[in-house]
Amino acid sequence: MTAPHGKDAARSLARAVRDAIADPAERAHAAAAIRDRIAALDLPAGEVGGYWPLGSELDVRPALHHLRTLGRTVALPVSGPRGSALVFRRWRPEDVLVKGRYGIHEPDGSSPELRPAVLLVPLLAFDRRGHRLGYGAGYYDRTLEALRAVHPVLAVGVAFAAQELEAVPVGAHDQPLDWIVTEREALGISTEREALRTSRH
Ligand SMILES: Nc1nc2c(c(=O)[nH]1)N(C=O)[C@@H](CNc1ccc(C(=O)N[C@@H](CCC(=O)O)C(=O)O)cc1)CN2
Ligand SMILES: Nc1ncnc2c1ncn2[C@@H]1O[C@H](COP(=O)(O)OP(=O)(O)OP(=O)(O)O)[C@@H](O)[C@H]1O
Repeated sequence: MTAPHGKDAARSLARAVRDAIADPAERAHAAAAIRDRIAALDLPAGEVGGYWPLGSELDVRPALHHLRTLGRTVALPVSGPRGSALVFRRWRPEDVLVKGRYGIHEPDGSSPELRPAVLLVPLLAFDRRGHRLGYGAGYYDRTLEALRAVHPVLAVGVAFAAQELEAVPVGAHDQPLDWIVTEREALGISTEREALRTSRH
């Protein structure tokens, strides 16, 4: 993809690219690859915040199930009003989810609130410097900022390889990602944003 100017233009292009990945076998293959690549990362101890797939997003549910078999506690985001940070509540496979603010499945209020040390962040687009584009509501930037004010959080962006742009427009509030995981690679983002290291399996 060539990077269009402006975040909104980049968003609509990225959305179209993601929607175009329609083959269920290709999607299932990507979900399994993401599961394996996340399992191979040296994740810090603590709870893992995932997400429940929306529309054409990459499905991280196989990864979440696998993390549970590794003994991890998994949480899902609950969206509050625009302008707020996401709240994470514990998710277990047997839990019944409710539809939240944007029609996204979320744990109900009886599920305990957690503060994840690892966050899987759904990406609309990304570039190799680690910049990301979300839906534009700023939820993940606010959430990472709030969580990181308390303890370190490893942010792992998740996307199809096709969602890569040459350069994603940068915003003042953008919180850095530590890794970007696609079905093709796990891309480590250095804090200095200089040396990039790529692990391919
Ligand atoms: N699966 C998933 N869960 C997630 C996110 C995400 O990106 N993916 N979020 C990441 O932030 C939060 C929800 N954020 C959202 C922010 C804006 C809109 C939004 O503007 N929706 C449009 C309609 C979008 C469409 O369906 O085309 C709207 O409501 O008008 C939706 C979700 C928390 N949970
Ligand atoms: N920590 C923050 N404090 C105040 N405003 C913020 C913060 N983070 C983001 N914003 C604001 O939220 C809006 C959306 O931000 P941005 O365009 O970076 O969204 P995004 O990264 O695409 O979305 P998301 O983080 O939800 O995935 C912008 O107007 C931005 O200024």
